[in-house]
Amino acid sequence: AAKPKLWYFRGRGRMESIRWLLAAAGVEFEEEFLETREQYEKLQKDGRLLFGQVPLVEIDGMELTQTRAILSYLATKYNLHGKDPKETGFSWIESSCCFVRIDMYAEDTLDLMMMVVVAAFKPPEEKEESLASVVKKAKTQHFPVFEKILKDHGEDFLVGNKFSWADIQLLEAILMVEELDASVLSDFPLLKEFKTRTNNIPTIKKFLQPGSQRKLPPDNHYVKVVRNVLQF
Ligand SMILES: CCCCC[C@H]1O[C@@H](O)C[C@@H]1SC[C@H](NC(=O)CC[C@H](N)C(=O)O)C(=O)NCC(=O)O
Repeated sequence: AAKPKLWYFRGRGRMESIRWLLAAAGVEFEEEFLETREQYEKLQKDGRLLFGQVPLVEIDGMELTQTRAILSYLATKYNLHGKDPKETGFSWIESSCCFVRIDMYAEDTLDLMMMVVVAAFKPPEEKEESLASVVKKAKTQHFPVFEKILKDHGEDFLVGNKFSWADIQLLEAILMVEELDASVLSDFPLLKEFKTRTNNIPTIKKFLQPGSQRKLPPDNHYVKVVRNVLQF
């Protein structure tokens, strides 16, 4: 089958969590980078952006947009969306306890990361304030919940003791916030252990090596290109 093809800017933005999920699943993917307004207008003219927006992912003969929908499709396709009812013999509703929790946790880490994505486009002083607020929210609102989840069930992974989309995205969010404040996990021993464990999963370890398709934090060039392409 053809490799999935990702259409986005050469930066993290909303596409980075999709790159993480594919990489963690060991799935090779291609990328088309939007550098000019013409590229974006051609995608629109060719009717490939349902709502006029990217991320766009070409996969299984479909042209998918909407980040969360894409992530959910990929998580299911690559068996990262909880225990398969066929595996467990549970009914759909019994196993829904798992994948809806995966969705909840993934939604939360995506909200946290989107604050960082949007901050890149703010003027310097506002940006600093926003990023400080991200660290504070991570420490007081988001990470304490995940620490408690790990504490309460004492398992290696967030849901059903099976590696899932939620684990991948929690690691991505931890690393992203650590880029802002390296001591952010100092009060979260279980998250520290979780980070070490998941960092060492072979496919993730490979994605964290230099030369992988993981993107760098947003810089002025990235912001300039996005503003130019989207004309905002
Ligand atoms: C102030 C924040 C600006 C962020 C702008 C973009 O840069 C990225 O880092 C984040 C976004 S991504 C680009 C943006 N896409 C979205 O907003 C997608 C939202 C959608 N719900 C999704 O989840 O995929 C875009 O195509 N806009 C064109 C336009 O709506 O007409």
